[in-house]
Amino acid sequence: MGQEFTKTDTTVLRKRSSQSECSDLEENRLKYSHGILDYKYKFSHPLMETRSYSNHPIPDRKFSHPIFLDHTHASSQSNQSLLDSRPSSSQSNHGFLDMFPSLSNPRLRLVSSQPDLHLIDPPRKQRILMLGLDGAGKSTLFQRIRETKKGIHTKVPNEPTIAYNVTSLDFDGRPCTLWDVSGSPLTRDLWKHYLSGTDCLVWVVDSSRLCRIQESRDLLHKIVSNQTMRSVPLVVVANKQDLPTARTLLELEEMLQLDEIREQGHFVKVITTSATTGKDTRKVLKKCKKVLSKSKSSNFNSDIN
Ligand SMILES: Nc1nc2c(ncn2[C@@H]2O[C@H](COP(=O)(O)OP(=O)(O)OP(=O)(O)O)[C@@H](O)[C@H]2O)c(=O)[nH]1
Ligand SMILES: [Mg+2]
Repeated sequence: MGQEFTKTDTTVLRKRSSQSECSDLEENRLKYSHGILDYKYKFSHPLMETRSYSNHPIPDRKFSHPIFLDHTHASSQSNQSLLDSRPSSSQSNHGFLDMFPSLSNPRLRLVSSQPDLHLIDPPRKQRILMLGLDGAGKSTLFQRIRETKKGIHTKVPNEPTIAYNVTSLDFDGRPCTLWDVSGSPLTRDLWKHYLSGTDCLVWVVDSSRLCRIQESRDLLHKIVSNQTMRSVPLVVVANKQDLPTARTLLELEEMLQLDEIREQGHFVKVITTSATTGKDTRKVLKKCKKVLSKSKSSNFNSDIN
């Protein structure tokens, strides 16, 4: 017998969500029929989200981040506790099941623990992930790429990204998603959730701020040595070249120790840009295409795990 979740379920969830400062919880529609789960949850998980998301003005400027759900973890805790306390597998759905008692149905749980990620993010879509320190110019670059590819002219937001922006692009006839993720120290622990299924990493660096290069280098090395990112090609964008203190491409190559990354089996390209003036921003996707074609082991067809 089919069963819809009641309004109360949703209300409780919304209430709990707001209590735990998790923002932008959308429609939660869970239903099952004939004993087979047919459910959609539109939490803002990086593998599930398809819309541009960030830079909504948040009145009190408090950090806020969407709930992350995966097949082992469903909870309405605040994002910090999500990071700190992954529940054991026996307790993994505890909070979630409290909110949705109907999910105690064992058949439902069996299916819900194995969501078919291919339905959510089809594997044939290429995925370009843009990361880097806060203020490096990722969102400015993201907007530039977006307006070039889609002809959308929007004002580039001058404020830090709260969570992420994502857009779908036609990448040489192939569908592609471009992700721009907040580089704030508050959200970097969440980067790991965006890595899976990445075909190309774009690392944006503020070339003008020598004092932050080391921090950028350490994080870049940490990301590329993550098992999920094995052999994923890398495009380093040396941004803010319009500023007088900007370092040259060669200097940055050395400072970021890119040779070490190449030795680990990553195909690496570096490009200088100025996202505010738009200089050479068109070349970023071209570089991505180049590294993807040269990289032997692109994740393009690999499963998301
Ligand atoms: N001069 C100059 N300023 C830039 C350039 N690119 C970005 N900026 C400025 O740098 C600031 C930060 O840019 P964002 O694009 O928001 O940086 P971000 O990397 O997205 O930062 P987070 O969202 O916090 O991770 C903004 O004031 C931009 O206008 C550039 O090429 N040259
Ligand atoms: Mg940003």
